Amino acid sequence: MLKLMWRYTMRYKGFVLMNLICAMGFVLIELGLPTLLAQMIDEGAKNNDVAYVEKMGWYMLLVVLVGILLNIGLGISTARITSNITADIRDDLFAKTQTYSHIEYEQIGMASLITRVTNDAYQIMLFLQNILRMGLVTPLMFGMSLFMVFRTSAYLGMFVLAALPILLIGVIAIAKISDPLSKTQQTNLDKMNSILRENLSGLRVIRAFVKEDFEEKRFATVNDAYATSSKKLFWLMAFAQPGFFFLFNIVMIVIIWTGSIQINQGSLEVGTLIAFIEYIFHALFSFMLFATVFMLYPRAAVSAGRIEEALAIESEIVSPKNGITQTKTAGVLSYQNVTFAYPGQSETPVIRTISFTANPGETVAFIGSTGSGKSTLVQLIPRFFDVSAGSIELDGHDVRAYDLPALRNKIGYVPQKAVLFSGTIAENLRYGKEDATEEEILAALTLAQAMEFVSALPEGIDTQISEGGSNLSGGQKQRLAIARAIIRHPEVYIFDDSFSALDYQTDAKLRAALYDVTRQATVLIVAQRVGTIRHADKIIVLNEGQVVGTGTHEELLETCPVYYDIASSQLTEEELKK
Ligand SMILES: Nc1ncnc2c1ncn2[C@@H]1O[C@H](COP(=O)(O)OP(=O)(O)OP(=O)(O)O)[C@@H](O)[C@H]1O
Repeated sequence: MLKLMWRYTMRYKGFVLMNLICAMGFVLIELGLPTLLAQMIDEGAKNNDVAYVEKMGWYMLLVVLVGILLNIGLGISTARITSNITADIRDDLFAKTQTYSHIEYEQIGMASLITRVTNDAYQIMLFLQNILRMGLVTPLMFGMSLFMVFRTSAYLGMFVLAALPILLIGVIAIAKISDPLSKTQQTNLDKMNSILRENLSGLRVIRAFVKEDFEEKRFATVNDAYATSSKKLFWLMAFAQPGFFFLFNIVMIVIIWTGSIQINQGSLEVGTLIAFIEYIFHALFSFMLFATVFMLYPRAAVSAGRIEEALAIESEIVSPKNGITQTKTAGVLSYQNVTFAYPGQSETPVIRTISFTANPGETVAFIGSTGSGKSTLVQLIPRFFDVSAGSIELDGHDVRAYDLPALRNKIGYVPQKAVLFSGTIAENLRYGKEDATEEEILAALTLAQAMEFVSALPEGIDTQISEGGSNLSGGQKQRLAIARAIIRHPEVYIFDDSFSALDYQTDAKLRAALYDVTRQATVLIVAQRVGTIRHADKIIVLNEGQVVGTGTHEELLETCPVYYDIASSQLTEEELKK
């Protein structure tokens, strides 16, 4: 935890120095004041020396003003350091998550990642704020006050010393109790976020199945668990503070009592006792403030641990050093005995020893029952996952040898579930090609059969898309996702069941339009509908992760019973014979 904070804090050495200077100056001033006060009383007021009292009054005013300036400086440097560091941590975490492969996302969980970037970073900010504001001032103040206490009266100082071990034990006990509570609290926050995320994105399904009560109970369970751990933490604080003040007051009573006796006996001056009480107040109060900072430590440590964990994860899928960026051909694809199992499921590969080739200008289609491995198979090309055995070569090189962005830039991927981002339609298309002109955008939309509905929108390509594209229909989203892939003119197109939400007519029109733009490219189409792929140059039939047939539509009808079954369930007798 401290390592993480140190690393980030050291990025702002100038402000740290300012913080140190302000903190030290502030402490000196706070402790100088009681000395001036004591002198004012014992030498001025006692001897009725009004001029001396006045002079000391002006000194004190000056000192107070400098103290205020230093305090402001302390606040400013603290604010600058903490807000900068929190922003840095969030930036670094975000950048790190961008390097994760799907494996790491699944390992940590999306909700937990969100909590780490938001809440955990916030906890660090809270702690740092306290540390920078009080973490240095309080021990300094405590040490120096204690010194002044003993310098003023060693006898009275013994009473303060007696109270300290009790305070120390209390603080350690509180830290020990709050550590597991903080961990539970953060884990419960993760769960709460996860349920909330799932719930909000699945709202329509929840309503359709009248599961609101069920969901409310599910949310209430984790929310209650979170509240319980929070309550316990608050309870702890609720007891800690009055407990401290109780002890504080007892020490004060003992000192005032003993001090009064000493004044009576003439061995102590009134001003000295007042200064002494001020010193004790500073000593004990700074101890309590430091203890408060210390109490925040366990929770911040838990958060720091979670942030460190996320930052330390190295993605399994990384771009090699000096990866390939240039190739002689464009889009020559070859699968060689590819086997793939999802992480942690090595005994049950979902892809088994698959080999095939696809060349530029060719359309290769994949069909098979659900769960037969079609999507997984095509996701291995952009390295969303790496093969478990065998290899995939693109233009004569293993995909793992490519510079990762260069590899992915060769590919136009249209996912099964169209994903759009909040922003305008034009901005979404520029995801595919950053510098795309308006003409290029319009051309891509026309090809993707999206122009009709886009031009009917009041703001055309400048229409705002809501979060997740919720203001568009499934088919409209799919067409925009297709346009986004088309606009970059990739060497390899991957359409992962991307035509499923389109009606037959649009599907046919789209494929006809695509025929022209994809003439030079390699096209891979995953589909459920035979109609979508019957004109493909090569159809690969998958069953339980294995190839059970390869050929054209006509060939497969003759040779592949699995394909025949799929085709006969979708086509009429005449269509089958065509
Ligand atoms: N992230 C994952 N982790 C573990 N197993 C997975 C994951 N994604 C898919 N699978 C499993 O891999 C198998 C193949 O899934 P895949 O999505 O490739 O099939 P598919 O043929 O594309 O199916 P569909 O036509 O329904 O989209 C399935 O048994 C599925 O349960």
